Amino acid sequence: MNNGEVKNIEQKLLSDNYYILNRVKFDYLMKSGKWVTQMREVYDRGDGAGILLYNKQKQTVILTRQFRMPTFMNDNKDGFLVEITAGMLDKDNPKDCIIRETEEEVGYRIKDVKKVYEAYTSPGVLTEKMHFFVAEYTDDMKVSEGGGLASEHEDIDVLEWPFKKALNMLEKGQIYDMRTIVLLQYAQIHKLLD
Ligand SMILES: Nc1nc2c(ncn2[C@@H]2O[C@H](COP(=O)(O)OP(=O)(O)O[C@H]3O[C@H](CO)[C@@H](O)[C@H](O)[C@@H]3O)[C@@H](O)[C@H]2O)c(=O)[nH]1
Ligand SMILES: [Mg+2]
Repeated sequence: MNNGEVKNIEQKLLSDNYYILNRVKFDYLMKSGKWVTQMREVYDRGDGAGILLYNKQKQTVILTRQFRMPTFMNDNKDGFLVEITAGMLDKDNPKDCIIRETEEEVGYRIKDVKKVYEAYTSPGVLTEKMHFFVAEYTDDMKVSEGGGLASEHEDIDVLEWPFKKALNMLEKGQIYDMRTIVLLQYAQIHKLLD
């Protein structure tokens, strides 16, 4: 079977105002053997990296809380979201990116990180691939308050929560960020804090 073949890809730039939105027209070969013309809007804002920091001895994890306009536009009453520490790669490799973001957003200077997954975050519309990490943190790694870059108007609360509290919220369906659900479940499945 040769379904899934793609040809005649045409891109039209719809916006490069901040990131890049293209309309992509292409011919796609269906299972039935019939060629069809399809159209997708594809948003390219680069790839991302995210991390769950945990401390076995204290039985805690570090999370963030920040305002997310797209969620405010869709049902999230105050627009705030509890999330892992995360950022966009810019020109960094994923590991360097997450080490930099960790210091900027939550104020911990970490060295050893473990990559656990690589996954497309919203494959119907975003090109974004996300690199997921976990790392242990200790109090002596804290070098600043964190909070994000003032120059980018980031305004991030740093949360140090008992792992149990995070899991409890997860079980009650009160964690609304997919990346955070993924890493809390990873920590649970792999018994990172046992
Ligand atoms: N002016 C302007 N600035 C923007 C825009 N979009 C983002 N920014 C700036 O770019 C910064 C991005 O900060 P990062 O920490 O690098 O990214 P992030 O938003 O936390 O990204 C993480 O979460 C996303 C999920 O919402 C993920 O998509 C991404 O991969 C990563 O995990 C924002 O704080 C903001 O200053 C925009 O449309 N206009
Ligand atoms: Mg961020």
